[in-house]
Amino acid sequence: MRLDPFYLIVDRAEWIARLVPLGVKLVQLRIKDRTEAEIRGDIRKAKTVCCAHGCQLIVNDYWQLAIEEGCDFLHLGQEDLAGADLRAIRAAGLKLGLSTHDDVELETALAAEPDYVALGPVYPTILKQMKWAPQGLGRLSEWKARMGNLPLVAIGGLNVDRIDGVFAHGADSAAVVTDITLNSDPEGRTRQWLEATARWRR
Ligand SMILES: Cc1ncc(COP(=O)(O)OP(=O)(O)O)c(N)n1
Ligand SMILES: Cc1nc(C(=O)O)sc1CCOP(=O)(O)O
Ligand SMILES: [Mg+2]
Repeated sequence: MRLDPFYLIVDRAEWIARLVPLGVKLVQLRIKDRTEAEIRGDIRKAKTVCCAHGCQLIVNDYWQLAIEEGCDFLHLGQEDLAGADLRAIRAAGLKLGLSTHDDVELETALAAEPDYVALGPVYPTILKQMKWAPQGLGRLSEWKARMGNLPLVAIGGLNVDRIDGVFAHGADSAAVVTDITLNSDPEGRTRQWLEATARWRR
C-alpha cells in the first residue's frame, strides 16, 4: 500500500470541505471533546467530500463509529489499540495506522500488522502535550530500517521547510496539523504543502 506524501490532519469536517478540494489526497479527521452524534455527523460530511475528490479519509480514535459509518481507514494510538476490538476492525475491512513513540510501542504496533506506522513527535509540537522528547530525523531512519516495506508516517512539528528532511530519512508520508490550521492562509499553506510534496508523490 502506498500513502500520499502529504497527510493532512484536521479536527472538523469544515476543514475537509475547505482544503480537500485543493487536491489533498490523504486526510485524517481527529476530533476531541465532541459528542458522539457530532462526531458521527462530521464523519458523514467528511466521507462525502473525500469521496467526491478521490481523497483517502482516515478516522482517528473512534473505531466503532468508523465501522458503523462504513469507513475504510482508521488511526489508533497505543492506548486506543489496547481498548479496541482488532478482530472487529479487520472484519469490517478497515485499514489501520498506528502511533509509535518508542521501541516497545513499535514492537506492539508491528505485532498488530498495521497498514502504516507513525513515529512522533519528530519535532516539538504545540498541538498537544507529549511525554516523549522530539525524536529527531535519525529516529525515522531507524524506524524505517526496522519496518521493511511498511509505510512510515512522520508527525509532530512538521512544516513546509522540514518536508524534504523527513523524506530523506525514510518517511513515506508527512502528517501535519498546526502548520496549516493555525496559518493565516490555510488554503495557501495547503497549496505550498502540495507543491513541496509533489516530488515525493511518485
Ligand atoms: C498520523 C498520526 N500519527 C499519530 C497520531 C497520534 O495518535 P494518538 O497517539 O492516539 O493521539 P491522538 O491523536 O488521538 O491524540 C495521529 N493521530 N495520527
Ligand atoms: C496528534 C499528534 N500525535 C503526535 C505523535 O507524536 O504521536 S504529534 C501530534 C501533533 C501533530 O500536530 P502538529 O503538526 O501541529 O505538530
Ligand atoms: Mg488516539
